[in-house]
Amino acid sequence: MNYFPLLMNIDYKKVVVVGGGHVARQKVEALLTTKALVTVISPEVTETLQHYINEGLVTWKDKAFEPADLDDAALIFAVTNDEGVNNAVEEAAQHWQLLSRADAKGRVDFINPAVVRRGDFVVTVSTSGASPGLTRQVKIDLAEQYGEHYTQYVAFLKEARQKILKVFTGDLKKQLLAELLDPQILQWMEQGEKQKCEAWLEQRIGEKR
Ligand SMILES: C[C@@]1(CC(=O)O)C2=NC(=C\c3[nH]c(c(CCC(=O)O)c3CC(=O)O)Cc3[nH]c(c(CC(=O)O)c3CCC(=O)O)/C=C3\N/C(=C\2)[C@@H](CCC(=O)O)[C@]3(C)CC(=O)O)/[C@H]1CCC(=O)O
Ligand SMILES: NC(=O)c1ccc[n+]([C@@H]2O[C@H](COP(=O)([O-])OP(=O)(O)OC[C@H]3O[C@@H](n4cnc5c(N)ncnc54)[C@H](O)[C@@H]3O)[C@@H](O)[C@H]2O)c1
Repeated sequence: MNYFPLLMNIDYKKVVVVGGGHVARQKVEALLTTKALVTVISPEVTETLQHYINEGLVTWKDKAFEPADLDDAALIFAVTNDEGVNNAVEEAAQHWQLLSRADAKGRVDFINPAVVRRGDFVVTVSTSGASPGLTRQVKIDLAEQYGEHYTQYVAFLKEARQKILKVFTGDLKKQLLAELLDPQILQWMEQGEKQKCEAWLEQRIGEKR
């Protein structure tokens, strides 16, 4: 299957997770990085999910699944350990609601990639469902390759790019945007020398103005 990769804005959209086990926890944790309105439907939940519920981060309906639980949901995760229940969720999902099944059976509107998140910098990995284990392995490699300093690095690139776009046009703009990706800047960021990056930018902007 050739899935279409995209990054979705799901802030303030209703998301329903049917099931309260370990896979539900994984999906909920991914959702908690957004402002989606998440409801978990399950007669029992893991300790970690209970903690998110207590914190008010997630709504819990302490019950077995019923079709009305899907009302107004934009995204649906069928992640119970019971194929019959996952089938019932699929049956109840309207065609406009996007459905993901953790058992990878039946209707699959989307699957979940592994994610390495460093602020605005996001790397996603998938094997299109072929080998979730390999997906996880590659994610671990990428997390090492793109360390925590990428959060600051990409924040700096964003700010610098905005400054450049305000002041320059045409070839000068192109040239400065390309220079911004000089490996020296990444290295300074990795060494915690943010001031050097900022000084470099001010100097380059001053020279070209
Ligand atoms: C990426 C990640 C994100 C997430 O879960 O949100 C994710 N699986 C992760 C890990 C993982 N999952 C499994 C193992 C054990 C090793 C193994 O079985 O190989 C490990 C590894 C581990 O945990 O170490 C078991 C498993 N997974 C699926 C089935 C059903 C089946 O294939 O039949 C079974 C068998 C269940 C059983 O035995 O009954 C199905 C799916 N899992 C997907 C995503 C989608 C395709 C991803 C892709 O394109 O590769 C898809 C199709 C649907 C979906 O869930 O969206 C997350 C990364 C964790 C991380 O980030 O560290
Ligand atoms: N996609 C993945 O990454 C991945 C990984 C491992 C397993 N799986 C699949 O996901 C399934 C769930 O795995 P798990 O480890 O979370 O299982 P689990 O046993 O920890 O949790 C299952 C949950 O389903 C809930 N449930 C059962 N019947 C229900 C109903 N009628 N209504 C609402 N909730 C109900 C239970 O209360 C429980 O919270 C597995 O059976 C397997 O098919 C997927």
